[in-house]
Amino acid sequence: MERQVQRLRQAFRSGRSRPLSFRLQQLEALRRMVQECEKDILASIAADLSKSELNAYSHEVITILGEIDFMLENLSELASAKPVKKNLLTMMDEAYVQPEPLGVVLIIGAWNYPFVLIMQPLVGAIAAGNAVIVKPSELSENTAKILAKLLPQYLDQDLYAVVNGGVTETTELLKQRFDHILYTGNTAVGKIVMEAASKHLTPVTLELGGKSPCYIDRNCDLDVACRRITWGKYMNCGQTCIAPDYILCEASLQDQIVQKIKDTVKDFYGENIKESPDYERIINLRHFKRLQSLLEGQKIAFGGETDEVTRYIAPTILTDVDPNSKVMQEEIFGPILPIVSVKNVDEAIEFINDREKPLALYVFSHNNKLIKRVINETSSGGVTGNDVIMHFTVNSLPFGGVGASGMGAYHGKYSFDTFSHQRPCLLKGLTGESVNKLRYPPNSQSKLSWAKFFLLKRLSVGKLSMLLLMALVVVAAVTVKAYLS
Ligand SMILES: NC(=O)c1ccc[n+]([C@@H]2O[C@H](COP(=O)([O-])OP(=O)(O)OC[C@H]3O[C@@H](n4cnc5c(N)ncnc54)[C@H](O)[C@@H]3O)[C@@H](O)[C@H]2O)c1
Ligand SMILES: CCCCCCCCCCCCCCCCCC=O
Repeated sequence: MERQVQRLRQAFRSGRSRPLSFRLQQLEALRRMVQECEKDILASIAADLSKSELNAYSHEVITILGEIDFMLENLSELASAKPVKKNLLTMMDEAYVQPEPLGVVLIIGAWNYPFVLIMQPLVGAIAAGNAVIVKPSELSENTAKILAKLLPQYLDQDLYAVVNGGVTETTELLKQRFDHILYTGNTAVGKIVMEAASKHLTPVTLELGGKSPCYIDRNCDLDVACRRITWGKYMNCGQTCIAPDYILCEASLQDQIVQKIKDTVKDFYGENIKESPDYERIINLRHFKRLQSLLEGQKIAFGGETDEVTRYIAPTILTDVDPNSKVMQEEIFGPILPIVSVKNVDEAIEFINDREKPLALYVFSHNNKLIKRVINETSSGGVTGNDVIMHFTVNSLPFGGVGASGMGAYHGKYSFDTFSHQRPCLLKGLTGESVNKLRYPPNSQSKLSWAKFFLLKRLSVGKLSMLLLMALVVVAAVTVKAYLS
């Protein structure tokens, strides 16, 4: 492991990853990989998550092609030096922020969107000019294998590497010194990653999870709300970090919501859900059993059927759920949707604020003011109003958590920034010593007054022009006076 990281570091130090032409070429190679090997990639994702290839394409491949195109179109602007405002003392100098690559970065992915969660940060890290090691999840082993096979065929092998394996390999990897780590996965491992990173003072981006609430207001089109919630909750069999975890609503809405979600499930997946190509399975037996245990003692208003052999769990709704029950204590990450009654929006806000900050928050209402109020009075990684999941698809929005749901963000420009250092640069000439004398010892009261004038005076362009005009008038007056005398 140590040698592998050293090899990448050496390649990074050679400077090869820095020129924009090289980064663009690597991103184009990545796009070619996705296009030329589409069949193998889709088959791997499909095998890992019992997913149709059509869904594998729309859940994962579209996002990556979009992200690569974004970077190809915007890289030269993102990587360019950005001039900044100057003060009176540096008026004649050049001041700018120059994004620079961080060095060797580590990307650790999770199994639930095994292609996106490795590839999307990888696009950002390459665009920013880094060397990269990716560590796909061992639980999505087919996608892990295809990434290890394909990435070295298309990318520079000295700068980009894939390490596969489980806890042992990741633990070994985390002993090495990296310049940034982006980890996606559960909070407990997030803490392990952060602790390991702290030994080298390595900055981290932690893309974690949590329970994302979904408040449905009485003043709402329930048909539309329930259709959108059904889509986002049962997609990938509920194994989506930003799936609506539970519904908060007034007790009087509960039965209508159950009926409408039931009807939508039938529309989406047909009478026999097990036969639907659009309904996935639980990743492994451990998660299957965990989810089964969340059903114990609950009022199942819909669904609840399970089949251990195929790890099938039906789309399920739980009603009158006690906030203290087990299903409300941990992220569900499966197709179980609890409904918790609240008296009104005030109680919903209090309920959300009493818990850890979620990764996503959803509010459904015709009343835009109510949606804005919920946003203003709570905190979460991201928000979608009147829909679910969709903020993930807008790559001009940063994607990430806050508090227990994570730190840092990526996607589009934010990926580029995450994997870059914003380097402040000030370039001065070697003239101007008469002004510089003001800061050289010995100090004096009058030097201090001048320093205050140069550094603290807030001069707008208008005021500055006026000052220059006045100076010109004084110079002109002195010149005329000298000429006349
Ligand atoms: N914020 C996001 O973008 C996002 C996306 C997907 C999943 N998630 C969250 O991830 C969680 C599900 O993922 P998971 O954690 O089950 O995925 P996982 O089991 O695939 O683990 C994630 C990564 O951590 C590594 N890992 C596991 N144990 C480790 C250890 N002891 N030391 C070092 N590395 C270790 C794994 O090898 C894997 O690469 C959910 O909470 C979900 O909400 C978040
Ligand atoms: C008009 C047809 C448009 C079809 C677009 C389909 C959009 C599908 C969006 C799927 C998004 C997947 C979310 C992935 C989240 C991954 C992170 C958390 O686990």
